[in-house]
Amino acid sequence: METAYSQNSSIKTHSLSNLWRTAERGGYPAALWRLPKSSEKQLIIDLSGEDRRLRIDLEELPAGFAISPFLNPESDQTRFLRADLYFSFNAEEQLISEETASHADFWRIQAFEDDAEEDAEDAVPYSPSAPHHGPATADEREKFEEAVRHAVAEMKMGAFQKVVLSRRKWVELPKRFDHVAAFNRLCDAYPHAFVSLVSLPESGSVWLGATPELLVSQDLQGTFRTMSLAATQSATGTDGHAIPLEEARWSHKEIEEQALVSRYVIECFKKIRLREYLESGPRTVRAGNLLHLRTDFKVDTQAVGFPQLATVMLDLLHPTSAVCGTPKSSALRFLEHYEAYDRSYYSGYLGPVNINQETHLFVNLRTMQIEDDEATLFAGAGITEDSVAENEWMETEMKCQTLLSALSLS
Ligand SMILES: C=C(O[C@@H]1C=C(C(=O)O)C=C[C@H]1O)C(=O)O
Repeated sequence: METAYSQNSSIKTHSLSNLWRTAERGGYPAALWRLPKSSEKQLIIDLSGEDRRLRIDLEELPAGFAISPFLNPESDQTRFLRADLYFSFNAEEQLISEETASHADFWRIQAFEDDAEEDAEDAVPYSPSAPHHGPATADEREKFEEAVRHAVAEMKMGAFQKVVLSRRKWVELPKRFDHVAAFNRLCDAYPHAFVSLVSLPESGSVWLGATPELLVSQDLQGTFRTMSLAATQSATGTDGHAIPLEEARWSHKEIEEQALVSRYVIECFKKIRLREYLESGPRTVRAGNLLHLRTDFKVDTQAVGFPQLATVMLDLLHPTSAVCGTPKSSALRFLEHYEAYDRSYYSGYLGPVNINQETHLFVNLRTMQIEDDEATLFAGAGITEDSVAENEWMETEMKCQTLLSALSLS
């Protein structure tokens, strides 16, 4: 479904930071994002006051932004932010376009405008004092490595083939950490990532991330895309120089780990008897301080007469073998027992839905949850029977560095 918009000139004068601050202070859910290889920054604000959890049906939903938790077994727990207000900015943060959904409540728009007016006069400068973060305790590291060893032992007995184990890392943020400034720094540091900032007042948290992994997208031409992304190594060699992509070498374990994800994607296509997909890769790609192996999949949904493909594939794909494991049910059981914490939105998916008639949903990786002055970072590593526990821990440390170094928090 398309959302009807009308122009509204009175909100125009506010800056991106001002709009964001008004949304956060006023408790309006909001999402700000920048698509890979684009310079456009897009912002939506939900004025409805409703905490919508639903199943994504791209044919039905109005324009908005979706964020799904990792655990979403019936696919009906996806948090949906409606785009009552939509703003788009260029790289210099000049407003390119600004729209108000026709269903948005007039009085709520007025109230938001009044708040924005007040906030503009009350801007608080960013104070970049040093952050604190303790090193991970030996206990956390031991617990993670122990879980890896259990996984390896179970896989050697044939219980499953792959499981993605994750952990958290806590960082104290500088006082008055400026969320939009941090978002902008991630945009500059990672031009190929999907960078996003999502404010969820109902949980008192803000999610900030720069993910390299697309889950599903459907563009204006009807092209559906997904990818299999797995296997990780540092993008810099021991001499400190960037490794040229064509010189990256991958072990048998890493090639197999990524192949499992590709097979999983192909199995999903098989379930719906779709053979007309184009597959390219695997190839080495850079994601900030890391290299991964990636295979791209593409379908012309118009040519195959399957306009609802993205909706169907979203249900089938999530959670993929890149964030959960193979087979899915055994991996989930293992995670429940050995990971034993709530991943919340980490390794779920997020992105714009039906914005300018396009949908781009990404896997929520290289991400942190901000609550007041504390950030929780999340990182996982794909474990196969050839995994070495210490190396997997180091991999999660490197994944945390993607955000920490770009935000000068390490
Ligand atoms: C699970 C994460 O990343 C995923 C796991 C990877 C791996 O196991 O090598 C690589 C890329 C992602 O698909 C993460 O970043 O937290």
